[in-house]
This record gives sequence, structure tokens and C-alpha cells, in this order.
Amino acid sequence: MAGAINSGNSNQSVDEQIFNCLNLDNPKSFFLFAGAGSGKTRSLVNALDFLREQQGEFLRINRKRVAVITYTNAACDEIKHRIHYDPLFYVCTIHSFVWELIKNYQSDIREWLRLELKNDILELQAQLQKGKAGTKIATDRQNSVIQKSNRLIILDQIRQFSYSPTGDNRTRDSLNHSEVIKIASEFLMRKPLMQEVLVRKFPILFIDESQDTKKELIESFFVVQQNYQSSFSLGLFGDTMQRIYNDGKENLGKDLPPDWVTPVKKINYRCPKRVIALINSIRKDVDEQTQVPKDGQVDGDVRIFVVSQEIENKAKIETDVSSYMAELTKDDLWTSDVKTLILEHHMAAKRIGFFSLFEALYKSDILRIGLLDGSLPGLRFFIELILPLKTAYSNNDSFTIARIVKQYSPLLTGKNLKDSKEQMALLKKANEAVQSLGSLWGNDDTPTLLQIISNVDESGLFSLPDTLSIISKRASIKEYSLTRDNGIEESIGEENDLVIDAWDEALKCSVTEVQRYSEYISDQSKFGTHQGVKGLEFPRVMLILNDEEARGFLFSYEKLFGAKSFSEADVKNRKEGRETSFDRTRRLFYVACSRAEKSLAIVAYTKDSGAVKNSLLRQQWFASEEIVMM
Ligand SMILES: Nc1ncnc2c1ncn2[C@@H]1O[C@H](COP(=O)(O)OP(=O)(O)OP(=O)(O)O)[C@@H](O)[C@H]1O
Repeated sequence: MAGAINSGNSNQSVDEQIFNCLNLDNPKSFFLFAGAGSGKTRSLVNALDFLREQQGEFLRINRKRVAVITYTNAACDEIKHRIHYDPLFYVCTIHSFVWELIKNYQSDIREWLRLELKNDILELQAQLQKGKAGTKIATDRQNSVIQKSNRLIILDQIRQFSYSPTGDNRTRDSLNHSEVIKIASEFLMRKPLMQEVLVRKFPILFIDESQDTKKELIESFFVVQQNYQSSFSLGLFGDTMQRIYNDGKENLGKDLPPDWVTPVKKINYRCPKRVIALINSIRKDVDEQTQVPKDGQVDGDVRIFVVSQEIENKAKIETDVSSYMAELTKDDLWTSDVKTLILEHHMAAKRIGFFSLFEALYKSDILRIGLLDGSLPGLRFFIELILPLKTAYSNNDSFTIARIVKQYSPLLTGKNLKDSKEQMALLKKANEAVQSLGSLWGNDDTPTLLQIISNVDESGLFSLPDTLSIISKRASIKEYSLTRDNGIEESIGEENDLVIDAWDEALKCSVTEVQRYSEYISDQSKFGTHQGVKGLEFPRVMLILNDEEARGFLFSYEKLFGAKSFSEADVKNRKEGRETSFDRTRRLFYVACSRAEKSLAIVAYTKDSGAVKNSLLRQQWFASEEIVMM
């Protein structure tokens, strides 16, 4: 690693090396890249504690803060919690950070957007001229030209650009996620004033999981660091082996300026010895970084179960695997407290039983983000109102029923009750509406979502969210399209029908699917995705590998384990030094395996069990007794 002027492998010295960088009179930048479970997050928090103690007063008096960019909102909350919400630290995701940086440059944003839109339109028109007419791609391009041209026309009418890091930004004055990243990177690169403002406000900037931070931004932060070496410290935390998104900077850390400090961490504090040996092997052909266990670490167990893809009852296989592991490890919690990691949300949806609902809404680009982060108003309506009301109804819990109805029902608004001469009649109406809704649940069956919204619409018990209301008043539907935040906006064309189609399909599902979805999304379920568990740890991990179910093309476990040969593109990419789906999958596998604190079971569904077995034996990541053919 270039620029390693300091190294050491005791944890104490790593933290001290970082502390030494944080002297505001002589700041240094550093790059703490180390394997899974080596305590990078812990070192980050230690550095913040150090800053609070040593520099807190100075920073506060001079109205400066320390910025910490995290990869997810969950990681952001975790760090904020660990530093007791001290306002000295500005902890946020990359999108919030860059918006904070650029939001006061409104006229520059307008000019940037004008140029960007013009260039995009020219490029699309050139592609349209070159390409075949009448194809789907040509239609998409034409629509895109129309959309961008419309945006260009209204550009000067926009008084203030807006952006929400967690929203879908579909109003006419909003910027989208990739635009704010692009704007911030370009402004940071080109505008000395913006660099100065950044450094003045945040003389110290830490970036966690920086291997997955958008490369153009990382590059612009490097430029700032070079221009402000004596007043700015950039601290990067991460692990190149855990880069799982394509927009991160490849080979981050290569050719660092010579004055950067690059501490080394070799101990893995999380995983048992056997898992450490496994992840060392997975990593061996990539960068030869090896880890050692902490003193007194347990051995732990690893098994890989090779199962034919053809097997119908996968749930049974996975229960059998749990029992096997419980017996092997003498740990009964394998049958009740296991984190199961799947590659895609679809796989959890199938296993938990909300697949039809998920599949229907996932099809729409507009609804997808809200579906994945649990914020779709159409679903929240069921989760926050209908399901709790149903539970209270089943339990004869009249207190809770009254609370929900009073809080949400338009029948019983204060104004309604005050104005009404017939309060008793209103209460009776609300009561009947609750009875009517409750009666939809028969002895053995549960209502569909459509039955529920029709019932509620008719009784007037609750106002439906705009999305659902539109469905039930389908007659006027063509004039509207849906947005996640507002429900209704001016028509933007074809996408409208896709959203309606998606909801049409979803409303045919039973409300039980919403219940299961709700458990999954609020993290009460035992499932997580391979990507989503970055940074987390669990005692018992079951990793499900199944390309067929995952449907993605970015990852291929069949290739990783020899059941599928490399495509021509893979061969070409490898020859030319570019990464392949094999490389990406190997990194994802590393991330997922390294979450285990005690024991790890891998269930590999495959079209060719024999080929997988041979390949596993050749690869030597697992001992032969650890490979279980099922
Ligand atoms: N010096 C230490 N002594 C004891 N335990 C430690 C030490 N450093 C970290 N740990 C523990 O090891 C586990 C992993 O630490 P942490 O999450 O900080 O690692 P990480 O490098 O950020 O991991 P990953 O890259 O896999 O997300 C945590 O449970 C943490 O509390």
C-alpha cells in the first residue's frame, strides 16, 4: 500500500495513529482499510470520543463541526446513538451531506441543470437518429427527450430547487439522487469557494464504508484534501473486499499521497476461528490480506449444504439445515434464533409469504423505493390503521378501537362532533363501520386488500390514502399519476398506468401478506439480504445462495462454485483486467460469511450438485467433511 508511513497491528496503536491525525494545528489524512470485524466502526467512534474530549471546546467556540458520512440511515442512527447525539458531530448519509453542501447555490444549480439537460437531449437525439425506429428503446428515448425538454422549459419558473434524501423527489422543482451527487462532485472540483466553505465548516471529515461511496465524490474530496492539506483531515474507513456496489471507486487506496497515514488492523474480533480461516481463503486470491482471531476466540463451525435447485420444498430443507446445525454445534438456538441471509428481497417474500404483494408493487419503478424502505402510504394505511384495529377488534379491546377511530376517523373529528346535533348517531355510525370491517375476517379466511378498501370507502370509517382512493375511483384515473409522497400529481404520461396496474394487482392479495411484509420491513423477521447486513453481526448465520430465485445478473453463485462456466463477456473482462460477476460475487460472499459470530451454514441451491462439489473440493475453501450433499 503506497504512502504507509505508519503501521502496526495492535489495536491500541491503530487508534493512537488516528488520534495523531486529528490535531487541528497539523491535521493529517488517513486511510483505515481493514478486513471484516476488525473494529473499524469501533475505531471511528473512538476517534469521535477523542475529538470531543480534546478538541470539543475549540471546535464549538469556532463554530466548526466534525462530519461523518455513513452508508445507510441505520448506520447513521447507530453512530449518533453511540456518540449520545452530540451536535458537535454532523453524522449523515452521503445524500444529506451533499445536499447540505449545495443547497444554497441555487442559481448555480439552475445553470448546471440547464447545461446538463441540453447535453442529454442532444445525446438522446443523436442516439435516436442512429438507432432503429419503433423499438421500445426508441420510444423510451423519445419520452425521455420530451420529459427533459419540458423540464428545460420550466427551469426559469422554479424559484427554489428542493431535494429529499429519503424521498422520491418527483415534484417539478426537485432534483433527483444522482443529480445532487453529480452537482456536488462537480462544484467541489471546480469551485474554490465551496472547498473553502467545506473545510471551514468541517475541518475533519470521516467517511465510513468509503469503498462504496460514489467514486466521483471521493475523487472530489481527495482534491479538497490536496488543496487544504494544512487545515483539513479526511479519514476514510472501509474494506475494498467489501465493495458491493458498482459505483464505488475501484482500487481505492492505491497511490495515496505519501503523507497519508495508513494504519493496519489484523485482528478479527467478531468471527470464530473457522470463519476467519474461511474468509481468509475467500480473500486470498484478491489481496492476500489475512486476519488472525482475538485471544481466546472459539473455534466455531462452518458447513456448506449443496442442494438441487429442483427441490420444491426449500423451506423444509432450510429447517433440516437448522436442525443439523443445532446438533452439530450443540446450540439449540439454531432452531429459533438464526439470521437467514438471502440475496434479494423476493427470496424473503417467498419464504415469509408476501410474494404476490411484493411482486406486484416491485414492478413499478415509482413504487419500488417506497416498497423497499417501508414508506409507501398505500401500505402504511394497512399497517398503521387496519391491522392494529383488526387486532383490537379480535381481542375485544374497545379502548384501543376507540383510540384508533378517534385519532383517524373523519366520522369523529372534533369539528364533526361539535357541529353535530346527533353525536350519538355519529358514534353509532363509527361503531357500525368498525363492526362491518371486522366482520370481513371470517373463521378461516382473511379479506383481500381490495375488500378492505371498498368496505372502508363505503362506510367512510377512514379516508383512504390518495393512491388507494384513486384506485377505487378509477373513472377519473387517466388524468393523474401517483407519487409516493403526495399521491397525486399532474399527469406525466405512461408511468401512470404502470402504477395503477401495480396497485390493481397488489390489492388482490390477502391482508395477511401485508402483515408479513410489515414484520419483514420492520426487521422483526429473521431474514436480511446479503447486501443489507453490511456492518452488522449475528451469532448464527444461514446464507442462502440461489441464483435462480435471485434473478439478478450482477451476481452468480453458480459461477463462484463452478456449476456455470464463464460467459464470453466474463472471459473478455478478465483478460482486460476488468471485474467480472465472479469477482463481485466473491466479495458479496465475503461480506455475508463474515457476519457470523459463532457458526455459519451455507445452503447452495444449484443446477449441478456434482460440479459444485468438485469445484468446492478443488477450491479448498471448505474441508471435505464440511460439504454436505442433500
Ligand atoms: N479492540 C476490540 N476489542 C474487543 N472487541 C472489539 C474490538 N474492536 C471491535 N470489537 C468488536 O468486534 C466486532 C466488530 O467490530 P466492528 O463492527 O467495529 O468491525 P468492522 O471492522 O467495522 O466490521 P465490518 O467491516 O465487518 O463491518 C464488534 O462486536 C466490536 O464490538
